Amino acid sequence: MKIGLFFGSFNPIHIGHLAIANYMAEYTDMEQIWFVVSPHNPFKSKNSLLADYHRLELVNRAIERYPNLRASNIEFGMPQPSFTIDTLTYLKEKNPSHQFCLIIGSDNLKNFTKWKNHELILKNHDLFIYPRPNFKSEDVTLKGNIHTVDAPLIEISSSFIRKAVKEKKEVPYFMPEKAYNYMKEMHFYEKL
Ligand SMILES: Nc1ncnc2c1ncn2[C@@H]1O[C@H](COP(=O)(O)OP(=O)(O)OP(=O)(O)O)[C@@H](O)[C@H]1O
Ligand SMILES: O=C(O)c1ccc[n+]([C@@H]2O[C@H](COP(=O)([O-])O)[C@@H](O)[C@H]2O)c1
Repeated sequence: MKIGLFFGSFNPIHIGHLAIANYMAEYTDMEQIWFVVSPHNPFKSKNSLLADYHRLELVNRAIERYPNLRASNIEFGMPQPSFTIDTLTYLKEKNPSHQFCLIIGSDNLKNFTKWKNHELILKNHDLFIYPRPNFKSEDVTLKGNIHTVDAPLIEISSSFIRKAVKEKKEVPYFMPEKAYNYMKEMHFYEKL
């Protein structure tokens, strides 16, 4: 089976993430999209990062309605920070019959050549890039099977949601309803 791996901090998951996964599932030949919740992006500080299992729970609640979307906690038991090549190698070992592609937003392109063993990632996996406002894909020249999708831009980020919550704003339409309700119920991000 062809599976799109959507790695991320998901701190918290927002409707932009869902729209990207939805687009990839409908407009490419990926049969499933797996949200891989990363305990710790090597390039980000852990400040304001909610516990792994809370972020995973938010993802699980967000994708409940969609059968071709899955959440993965595979990186929880792996060394941190979370290097994508190590997870890809492990996933391939565990699922030899699946073909794994990588999905990223175009903001991640800028530093992609600094990712651990990025050439190996590109040698073994197709890379699908979802455009993000203010992050052009054209300037980057990577070698491999790179697919820049021509999809609607979405100007939403997890930082926006964290900031809104801290400022006591109500932003229910920026997250899937069940994930938003859980975030509010648990008082996530109010003091982070
Ligand atoms: N609005 C968006 N458009 C395109 N790609 C996005 C968008 N939001 C997130 N992504 C992509 O989704 C993946 C996971 O992103 P992440 O969980 O860090 O969300 P974020 O909104 O970028 O978070 P933060 O604001 O905390 O940096 C990354 O590959 C990122 O590039
Ligand atoms: O492997 C690397 O060197 C590497 C460097 C930077 C980011 N990543 C991964 O990229 C994913 C996207 O991160 P984020 O925080 O933008 O959601 C997340 O799974 C990180 O672990 C991976």
